[in-house]
Amino acid sequence: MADRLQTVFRHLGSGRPQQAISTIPVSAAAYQYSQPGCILSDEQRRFYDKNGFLVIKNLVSGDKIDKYKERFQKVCTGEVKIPGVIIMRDVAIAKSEFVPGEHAVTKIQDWMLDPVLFEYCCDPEILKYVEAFTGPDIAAMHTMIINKPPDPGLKTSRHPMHQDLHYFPFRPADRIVCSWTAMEKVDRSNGCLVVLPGSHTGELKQHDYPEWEGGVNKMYHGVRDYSPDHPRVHLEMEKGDTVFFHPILIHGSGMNRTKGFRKAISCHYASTQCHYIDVEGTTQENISDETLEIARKKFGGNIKISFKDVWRLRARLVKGQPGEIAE
Ligand SMILES: CCCCCCCCCCCCCCCCCCCC(=O)SCCNC(=O)CCNC(=O)[C@H](O)C(C)(C)COP(=O)(O)OP(=O)(O)OC[C@H]1O[C@@H](n2cnc3c(N)ncnc32)[C@H](O)[C@@H]1OP(=O)(O)O
Ligand SMILES: Nc1ncnc2c1ncn2[C@@H]1O[C@H](COP(=O)(O)OP(=O)(O)OP(=O)(O)O)[C@@H](O)[C@H]1O
Ligand SMILES: O=C(O)CCC(=O)C(=O)O
Ligand SMILES: [Fe+2]
Ligand SMILES: [Mg+2]
Repeated sequence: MADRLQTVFRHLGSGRPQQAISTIPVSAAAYQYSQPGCILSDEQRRFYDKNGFLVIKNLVSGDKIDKYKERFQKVCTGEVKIPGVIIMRDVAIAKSEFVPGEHAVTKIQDWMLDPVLFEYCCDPEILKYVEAFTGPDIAAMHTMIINKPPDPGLKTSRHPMHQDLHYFPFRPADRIVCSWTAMEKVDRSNGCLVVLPGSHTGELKQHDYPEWEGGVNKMYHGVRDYSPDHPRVHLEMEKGDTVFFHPILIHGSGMNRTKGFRKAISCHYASTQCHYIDVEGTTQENISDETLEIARKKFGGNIKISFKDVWRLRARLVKGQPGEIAE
């Protein structure tokens, strides 16, 4: 459809589709991946449709980020305790000596019950962009602060190329989006995000642990086959810059060659009108099994819980009406 319209515009001799769109009543289906009437300009909608991501510069203020950073440090030292939070250490650090505070921590997840950090997920500046992808009824599904450590020399600080949808038992994919905000300058030296533009138009692929000699962090599955010739874009970002990306976009991050801990805060959102799916017999069965194993370790072997339940329990409504995936 989009291609056909582009052809029409070329015939009209405009050469600038956004002008043509404002003067001709083009159907809303011109863009597949964002909502009609949303905050995005035509140029931004076209960019996201084509590439599967969109960077908004300076979206989150330095003050807010400093507040989240301070809170993160208190969670790492144990001064602040959040019910249900997962504090994860880098596999290489976890298997070596004891390291105190945030220097041992590679990420904290599931902090939706912390009022300070959860302000990030409810930030209206972020939600107005999220709504462009999910529509008006929005649930926060997954929360993370990633504290990529200086690489201990084993390349374990890398995050293999993956599609976030691999972890999600809900659909449709086009109504899910990740918001990822740099908490400081991120570039190639400290392991910025790397994306394969346009890969969001493909299928969800088989994921497994990569065969990395130095070890791989728990649940860091990677796409088994992606074309090494596909163009890569390194997303170098300043503090407060935020990237929104599609859950089928193939992305990862390189190793951190600096002495600092590279920090980012993120939330995955979905429309509450999404529905849960059964992943049995699909490529997602491996991550479902692994997740349930962790849940049983946490809550005891006898707990009867499904992959959907794990997600349903963590989902939080942030705007609009509740629905099947978040009440
Ligand atoms: C309401 C129900 C909640 C139920 C819990 C369900 C949680 C899982 C949901 C996950 C969903 C993920 C969704 C992601 C969506 C977006 C896409 C994101 C892509 C990713 O980020 S994938 C990575 C996500 N990773 C995780 O979620 C891992 C979660 N981490 C943990 O569960 C624990 O931190 C871990 C790794 C099990 C360690 O447990 P912990 O108790 O903290 O550590 P111990 O010191 O006791 O060590 C135990 C054992 O584990 C080894 N270990 C430690 N750290 C790591 C590591 N980073 N990687 C690998 N192995 C690790 C440690 O050495 C010990 O091993 P032994 O052999 O010595 O026993
Ligand atoms: N040999 C590899 N096998 C699988 N994935 C890799 C490999 N090397 C890098 N990656 C993944 O590709 C992504 C980006 O890699 P990239 O090459 O940008 O990072 P890097 O090798 O750490 O640093 P550099 O920017 O210097 O190349 C990361 O997700 C990383 O985990
Ligand atoms: O911040 C990073 O290194 C990437 C994190 C990521 O892609 C994820 O956790 O899904
Ligand atoms: Fe990811
Ligand atoms: Mg490289």
